[in-house]
Amino acid sequence: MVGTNTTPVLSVNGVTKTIGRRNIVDGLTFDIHHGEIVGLLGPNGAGKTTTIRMIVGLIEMSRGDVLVQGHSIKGDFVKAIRHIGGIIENPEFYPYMSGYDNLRQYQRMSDGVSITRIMEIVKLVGLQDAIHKKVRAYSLGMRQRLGIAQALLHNPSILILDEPTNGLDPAGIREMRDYLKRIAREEGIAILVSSHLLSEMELMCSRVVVIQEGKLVTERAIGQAGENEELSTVTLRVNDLELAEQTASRLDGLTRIGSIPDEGALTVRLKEEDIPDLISELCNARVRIYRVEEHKSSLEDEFLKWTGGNRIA
Ligand SMILES: Nc1ncnc2c1ncn2[C@@H]1O[C@H](COP(=O)(O)OP(=O)(O)OP(=O)(O)O)[C@@H](O)[C@H]1O
Repeated sequence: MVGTNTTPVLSVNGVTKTIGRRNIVDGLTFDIHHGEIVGLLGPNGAGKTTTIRMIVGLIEMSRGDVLVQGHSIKGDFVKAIRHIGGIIENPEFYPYMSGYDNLRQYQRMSDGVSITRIMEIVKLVGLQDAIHKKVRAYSLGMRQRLGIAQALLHNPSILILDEPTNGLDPAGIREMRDYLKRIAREEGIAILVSSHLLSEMELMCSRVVVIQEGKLVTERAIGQAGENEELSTVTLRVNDLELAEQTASRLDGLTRIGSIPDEGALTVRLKEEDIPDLISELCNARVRIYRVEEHKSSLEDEFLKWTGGNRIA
């Protein structure tokens, strides 16, 4: 039986950035929960970096708000930012110092981080063998992982990374993916990661939020291979789309992919065994269902459809 949703770690509520007369980011709304890896996916120029910079308070939003563990980034910045670990631009390190000394240097600036915690994180990002080497001898992938270690030092609830695999070779990309999954699993923290590569997001994320021209195009679960196979994509044709959306949004384990108001169509993704629950909840809410269709198209096909044929990767 499907349950109710838990409180999100991050809530992006109607976030908008207007520059000149253009909305670079336009009313963006989505939530992220504990332990989830969520991809912010979109073609170049879609507004990913601008969105992330607003989430971490680097630039002001024109409208909307971001809540981190319930604290507003606008109204209560200090409390909100404490829960975020982020790498937005390339992390800067002292190249002539070891990775360990760089982390110690950073640790002195943040309260309450123990040496044990440093070593725990170093292990988590797989740098235990290189941590006493000078950073100038690190590969780009190792530097990125040192950046992630630094971002994790103050025990954040969410890690936010802007295109963390940029510039990495395929082996580095794979390593980064494995470490991020491990961090989400072992630390139980949420991760928001931006990318323009659908193929990469499919392998790393449990859910993707797709944006184009600053707007949310679709939000959907993709899951890891095994899990993905168990999920069904279903379109329901209903008489009252708003009521159907509200009812569906109360169900856990279900992702709304999109709606077409003119056709009264709501597309969701959920486990096959939960489809009867969804239908009975809709009936209880007095939504009339005309048709239930299952989709057989590939993820790539669906993205192309939702982004109007604009290829993401
Ligand atoms: N300060 C600014 N002034 C004017 N336009 C801007 C500014 N910052 C961003 N933009 C424009 O806003 C749009 C979104 O930019 P953004 O960098 O957020 O996109 P992105 O999805 O991160 O793209 P990429 O993957 O190429 O980095 C782009 O068209 C960009 O040119």
